[in-house]
Amino acid sequence: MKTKIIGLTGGIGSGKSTIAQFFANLGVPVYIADEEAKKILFLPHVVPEVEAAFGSGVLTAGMPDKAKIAALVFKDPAKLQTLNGIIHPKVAQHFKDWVATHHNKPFVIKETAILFESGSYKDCDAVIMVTAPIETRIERVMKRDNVSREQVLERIANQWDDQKKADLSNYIIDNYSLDVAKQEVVKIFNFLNIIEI
Ligand SMILES: CC(C)(COP(=O)(O)OP(=O)(O)OC[C@H]1O[C@@H](n2cnc3c(N)ncnc32)[C@H](O)[C@@H]1O)[C@@H](O)C(=O)NCCC(=O)NCCS
Ligand SMILES: Nc1ncnc2c1ncn2[C@@H]1O[C@H](COP(=O)(O)OP(=O)(O)OP(=O)(O)O)[C@@H](O)[C@H]1O
Repeated sequence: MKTKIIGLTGGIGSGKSTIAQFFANLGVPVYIADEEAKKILFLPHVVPEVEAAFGSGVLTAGMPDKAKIAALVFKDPAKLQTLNGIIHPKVAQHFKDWVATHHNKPFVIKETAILFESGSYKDCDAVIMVTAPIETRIERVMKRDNVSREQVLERIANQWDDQKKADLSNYIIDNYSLDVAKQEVVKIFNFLNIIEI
């Protein structure tokens, strides 16, 4: 049987990583695209591409500086598109190779905030979306990352709104109570193990 690819998405601070961890605890292989993207950003052959695109001002001690890059790209959609153009194809190839290493599993999860925005939802067999009220999301991220409201809003401005994502999703997890969300994860896990998509 083909390993199903299940996208797990939701706007910044919705709780995707928290929900992804619940699936991982059930033995599901989880690919965390944010983490892999950042590893790729630091690869020796990628650093010169980043410098050529944005200048040496985004480097600190010769290596990409995430805060400097974030300050530049989330204010400027053209620059974000340039960064996405450097990183996303490499993440896509890396993900493909990773899936091949899990061919014995009924399904794997790809966690990314920008599953729809990047178009990678088209390669998924089903999509789970995590939601939470926008104010809750802003407060969670401000607290988690010690950043300003404006910095969170800049990232939100570069993401689709929840309604647009919900319209294209197969399952929606309302992440307010962690206990309720965990129960939803178990239900979806059981379902994905038995259905043919
Ligand atoms: C700009 C970078 C260096 C900032 O790093 P930082 O550690 O501050 O943020 P991190 O990568 O952990 O992302 C945190 C959240 O920001 C938002 N975000 C990140 N990248 C993007 C993007 N390209 N478009 C919209 N939102 C984004 C997401 O909600 C994400 O979950 C980094 O986000 C990056 O390299 N982004 C481009 C690659 C990418 O798209 N990564 C996301 C999934 S592939
Ligand atoms: N139901 C919840 N109740 C309270 N806090 C929560 C809940 N879910 C997640 N959190 C907390 O909110 C913060 C954001 O959650 P998480 O990191 O899982 O979000 P995310 O969607 O992966 O964010 P990002 O898009 O930035 O990667 C974390 O500090 C997490 O511990």
